[in-house]
Amino acid sequence: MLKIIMSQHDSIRAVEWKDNHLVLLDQRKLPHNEQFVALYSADDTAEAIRNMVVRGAPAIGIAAAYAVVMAARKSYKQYPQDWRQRLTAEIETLKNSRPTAINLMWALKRMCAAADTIQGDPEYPLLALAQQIHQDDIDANYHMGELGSALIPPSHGVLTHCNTGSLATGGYGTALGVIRSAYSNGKIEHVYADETRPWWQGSRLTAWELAKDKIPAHLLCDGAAAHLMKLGKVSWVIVGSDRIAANGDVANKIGTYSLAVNARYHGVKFMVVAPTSTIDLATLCGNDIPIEERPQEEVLNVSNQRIAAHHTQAWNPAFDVTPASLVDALVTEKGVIENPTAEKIAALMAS
Ligand SMILES: CSC[C@H]1O[C@H](OP(=O)(O)O)[C@H](O)[C@@H]1O
Repeated sequence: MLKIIMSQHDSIRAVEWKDNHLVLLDQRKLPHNEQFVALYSADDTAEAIRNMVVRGAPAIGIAAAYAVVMAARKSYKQYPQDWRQRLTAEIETLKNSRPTAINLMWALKRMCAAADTIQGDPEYPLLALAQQIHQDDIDANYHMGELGSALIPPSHGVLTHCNTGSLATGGYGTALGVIRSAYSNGKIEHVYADETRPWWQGSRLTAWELAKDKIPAHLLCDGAAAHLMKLGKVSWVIVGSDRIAANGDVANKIGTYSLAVNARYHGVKFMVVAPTSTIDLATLCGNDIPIEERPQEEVLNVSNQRIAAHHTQAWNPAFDVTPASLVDALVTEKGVIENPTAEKIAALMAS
C-alpha cells in the first residue's frame, strides 16, 4: 500500500486515508479547534465537500477519489457482478457537491476510468490510484514551489488571497507552496494575506498555516490590498485557482479579479499557481466556468451571529474569473507559462 509521503516540515493533513476510511480535518473549526471527521461513504463525503469541511480545489479532488474507493467497496460487497454500474448515483452526488473546482471532476473521471477496467474486487486497485493522485499532488506542489520561487526577486513582500496551502491540497500547497519555498530560499521577507471574506480562508486558514511555519505575515482586510500595492509593499500577488480555461482565464476565490486589476494598475506582478489537474481544456474561456453561489448567510453572519441589518439580502458568488491577459505567470508542475495564451496552454498540456 502506497504510504503518502510529505516533507517532515508539513504536519498538516487536510485529507487522510486511515485504516479503511477517509479522515478530514474539519476546516470549519480552524484555527481554534483541530477536529477530525471520519467518513465511510461517498454521500457523506459529498456532504462534507458541500459544507466545506474540506475545501480547496486539489483537496476536494483527492477527498472525492477516496470516496470512490468507499463507494466501490460497498457496491462490490452488495453486487459483485454489476458493482460498477451501481456506482453512478454516488459519482453524480460527488460531482455535484461543488461546481467550480475542476479537480473534483478530473479526479472522478480518473477513478471511473480505472473502475471500468477492473475485474473482481475493486477496493485495492482503486485505493492505490487514489493514493497515487494524492501523492502526485504533493509532489507537484513541491516542484511548483521551486519553479515559482525562482520568479521572485530577493527580499520582497508578496500578497496572497484565500487559502492555497496544505489545507487546500494534498499537502504543502500551490500558491502557499511557492511562498513556503520562496521564504526558505530567502526570497521573501514578508507575506501579506487577505482575510478573504466571507468564509475567512485567509484569517482562519492561511494565517494559521503561516504561523505554524513561523513565516512572518500580516493579515489585511480584502479592501486594503490596493492601498498595500500603492505603497509598494509587494512585488507579486500569488494566488491559486479552481479552474483554468483553455484560453488561460482563471477562476479563483472571489476577490481575485480585483487583485489582478489592481496589480496591473500598480505594476505588481500576478502569479497563478496550479497543477495541470486544474486546467480544463474543455472549458474554452472564463465565461464558460460555472461560478458557485453560496448561502447568503455566509455574508449576513459572522460566526453564526448576524451582523447585517434585518431584511437584508446578500449576493454571495464564491469565485470570480481573471482574464488571462492580467496573468503574468502561470506556474504548473509541467512548467511556467509567462503571459498565458490558449496556444501556450495547449503546448504545455501536450508536453
Ligand atoms: C489550491 S486551490 C485552492 C482554491 O480553492 C479555494 O476555494 P474554496 O476555499 O472555496 O474551496 C480558493 O479559490 C483557492 O484559491
